[in-house]
Amino acid sequence: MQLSKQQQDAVEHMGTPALVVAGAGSGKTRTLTAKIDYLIGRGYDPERILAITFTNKAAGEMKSRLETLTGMPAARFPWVRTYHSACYRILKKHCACLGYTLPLQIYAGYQQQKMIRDIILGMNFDKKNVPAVMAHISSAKNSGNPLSYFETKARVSGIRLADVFRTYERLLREKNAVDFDNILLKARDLIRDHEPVRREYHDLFQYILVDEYQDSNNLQEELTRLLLADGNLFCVGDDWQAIYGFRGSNVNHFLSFGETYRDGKVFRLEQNYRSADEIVQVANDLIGYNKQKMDKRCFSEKRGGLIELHEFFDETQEARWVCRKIRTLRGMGIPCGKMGVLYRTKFCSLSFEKGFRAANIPYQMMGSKGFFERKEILDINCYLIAAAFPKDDAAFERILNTPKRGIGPGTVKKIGAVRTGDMSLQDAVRKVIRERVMSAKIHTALTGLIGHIDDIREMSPDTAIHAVLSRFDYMAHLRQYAKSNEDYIAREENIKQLIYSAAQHSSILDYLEEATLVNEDREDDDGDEGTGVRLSTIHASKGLEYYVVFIVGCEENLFPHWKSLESSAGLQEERRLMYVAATRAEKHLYMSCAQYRRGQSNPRSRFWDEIEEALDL
Ligand SMILES: Nc1ncnc2c1ncn2[C@@H]1O[C@H](COP(=O)(O)OP(=O)(O)OP(=O)(O)O)[C@@H](O)[C@H]1O
Repeated sequence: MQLSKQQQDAVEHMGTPALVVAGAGSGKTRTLTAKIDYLIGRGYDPERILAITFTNKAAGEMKSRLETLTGMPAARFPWVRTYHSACYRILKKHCACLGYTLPLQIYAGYQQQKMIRDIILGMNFDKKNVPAVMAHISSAKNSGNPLSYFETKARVSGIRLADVFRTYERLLREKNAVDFDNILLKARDLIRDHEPVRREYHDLFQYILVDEYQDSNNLQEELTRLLLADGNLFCVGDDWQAIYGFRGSNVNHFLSFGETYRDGKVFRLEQNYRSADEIVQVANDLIGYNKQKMDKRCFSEKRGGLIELHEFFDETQEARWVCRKIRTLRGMGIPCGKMGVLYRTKFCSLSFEKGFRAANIPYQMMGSKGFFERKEILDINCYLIAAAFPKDDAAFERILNTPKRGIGPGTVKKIGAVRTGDMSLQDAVRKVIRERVMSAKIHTALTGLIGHIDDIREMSPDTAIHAVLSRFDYMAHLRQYAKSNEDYIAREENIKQLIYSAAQHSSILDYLEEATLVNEDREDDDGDEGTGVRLSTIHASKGLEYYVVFIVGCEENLFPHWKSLESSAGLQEERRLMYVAATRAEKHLYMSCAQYRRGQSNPRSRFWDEIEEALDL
């Protein structure tokens, strides 16, 4: 496939920073990989090119495209990574500068949540505040300056955020651990405050490329600038598709690229290779209602797009109609896997799941619980974490009585009581074993557990997992836990997959590092090989395409979401979300709304009216 003239111009531009303002379906990933190939052709070293992707999955896909394009193995592109993965690599190498030692542990959501919960309970507040406090601490870190963030947002339900933050940071430090946000924050401190480190990366990176640039947050933008030694910067993105403002992304970096990089050049990719022009024009008109945006005139040479709007009494009728339409489309030879049902919030999926089951339509849910957050995977990984990181209390507490070995909350409390200073729970268990202060039954259970943990420490990760399964009779525990035989089989499949991916690593530390970083791909799907209709939130559908798209639940308060109605920025982000949804469609776009959903009545979405206007209905 030839690059278009616009793509080629962007690829061949050298000497100053470049921003590629790319419309939906305009081939931005293609352009980015072509740029790397072009650089290599001009003598740049692939091992010295930093290419930032938005997810780990996207990094993997980019590497395999590069393999095809350049004929070089993926291992020659060690710096095609997410910000988190690149920064963790830098942080590990220089962790002594910040007072950390190796191995430096990453605390994922599970451990973080447990720590914050304990802190909040310790301050005598309700644990229902944990999610809100966690979200604020995360936003504070991603702003680049947590303390000034807490000056504007000081409390949640009476809890002083700065107090939780300080205790949490102290505990992380004691555990020699960082959470996801700290990976960026500490890497920023390191590169900003340690001149020799900064120089090392200025010398190393010959070129920096950033994909999905519209979704960078302040900290990521600062990191890019700190790592950049000269004008060799190539950013690609679409401000019309910026949909992560709610978690700290700041589209203004994209919009003010020309001011930040005075000698920067902006390229536009306006041809959409995915959707029919009828859909592209409607989407253009819709985004025209947003004030804050770069100008683009997107178009397509494909014709024959179909756009329809349908209103129903309630969500059941809406789902029935979608089922009937899907049947008709299947009858026309369009496979289910090429159809997507997209919605603003997760709860909307329920009526469709029910409808699809009743109508025998195969479907797949996307953006469901991440692989590494599933019970069986977390259980097994916590054994490996306990072996590799004895200070991790959250992981150790989880496995103390999973599978059940008679160690209830009372015993855990007793064990906790022998702790002194910053002694970990695992060390406390070792202490009670040495001092023989527990009943014979518990003493034996604890001795067995610690013995096995010590054994697996030096094993390869897949051997360690096999050991956990057999020594603790884990599958019997899982059989009891599973809700049905199908549920058990699905979990068993997950464990097989886990063993397979663990076998790709030689040490438990390497394996855990990848598992934790991959866990970051929160919105990612895990079913793109299947054949069913995709049921997905719009966020999780980003970057994907379907021949037929149904955007359901187009009602005020739901889409745009009521939480976003307070500010113009929030509303504009909702409109961009509608733009993302519409531009997933190649040929058919159906929008629907229900007068009553969950028994509540809401008027039609304002986006509906805007699209109706564009269609001149
Ligand atoms: N020069 C080209 N000629 C023909 N087809 C192209 C060209 N460039 C890209 N395409 C095709 O256009 C489609 C969209 O490309 P891609 O997925 O890279 O777009 P994108 O810009 O990342 O889209 P979005 O942002 O909407 O997710 C792909 O099927 C790709 O193969």
